[in-house]
Amino acid sequence: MSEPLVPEVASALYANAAVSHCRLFYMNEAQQPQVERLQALVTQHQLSLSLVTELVTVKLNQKNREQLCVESTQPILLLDDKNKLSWLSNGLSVTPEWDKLQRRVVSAGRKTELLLQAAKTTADSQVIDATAGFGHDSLILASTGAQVTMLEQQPIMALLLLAEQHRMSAQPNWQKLMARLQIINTDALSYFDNHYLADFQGNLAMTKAVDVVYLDPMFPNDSYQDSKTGKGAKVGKLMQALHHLASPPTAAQELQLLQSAQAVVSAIDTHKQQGRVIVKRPKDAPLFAQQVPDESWHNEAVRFDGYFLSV
Ligand SMILES: C[S@@+](CC[C@H](N)C(=O)[O-])C[C@H]1O[C@@H](n2cnc3c(N)ncnc32)[C@H](O)[C@@H]1O
Repeated sequence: MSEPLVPEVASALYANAAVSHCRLFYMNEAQQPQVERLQALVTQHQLSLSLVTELVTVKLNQKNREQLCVESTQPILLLDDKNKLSWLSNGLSVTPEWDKLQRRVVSAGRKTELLLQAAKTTADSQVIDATAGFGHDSLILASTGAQVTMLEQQPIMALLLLAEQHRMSAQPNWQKLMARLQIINTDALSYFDNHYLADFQGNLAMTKAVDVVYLDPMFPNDSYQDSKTGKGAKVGKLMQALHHLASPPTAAQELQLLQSAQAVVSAIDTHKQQGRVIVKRPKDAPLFAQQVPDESWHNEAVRFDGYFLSV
């Protein structure tokens, strides 16, 4: 692209070599407070990102966006004129867009949401969504009144989630739901180890009981297809983008994830029902970690496999 962008501030300098530089484009000077707010989220949540902010002086049409992605060696984030943060992946801008889920969240119940049939969350439930992604399933889980801890390993995704939570918290009808979500940028296995499994040997009293661990790991694109017909649901734009950031777990990682999740829900006496681990799969995908679930629920596209732990 010729000269549409004016590099402005390079900020949030980190000595840590693991920090990724990420370009943050914004549209006008009046957005400085929002840009600063994003920088503050990065610092507050110790995201391993360094945001290099740039004021965009031209309209970013689709062609420009594609070209930018081809030319840039660093990931690009866009703060649009409505202060919605998105990530530019291969020219596509992807963002959690929780407001688009409003109708679904309001009417969510066990009749309408297969996930809720499987997870059986109530207003008292403590849930860990160990693979938060764009947070859509977390919102459905939290719609029941449950507290949801959202774990996301990719710092860019975590920033998108945190920015979306901040943006949506400004809307009065979303505030209660937003307050039930806790977003943490971490690998789920390390989180389980540090907060549950390590404590299991020492200090159980410090650890919060968990009723449900939810896993929706990445799976290969072709797992969406019927193994016999080769037909199946198309991978959506959001998942396509995620495939550039995250990979499906190996067989060994699948087993580790499932076993750790099961250990977390059984680590402490849950007060009400059985603890359960729910795993989302494409409808015809092989079993996660080759483990047979206690119960499954499916529709034409997806399957939820439930692994129950009696207390
Ligand atoms: C298929 S997406 C989840 C989509 C999500 N259920 C939603 O509703 O948007 C999987 C996400 O889990 C994250 N992830 C995969 N393995 C993880 C792990 N071990 N710990 C934390 N996050 C993980 C990936 O980075 C990706 O964002």
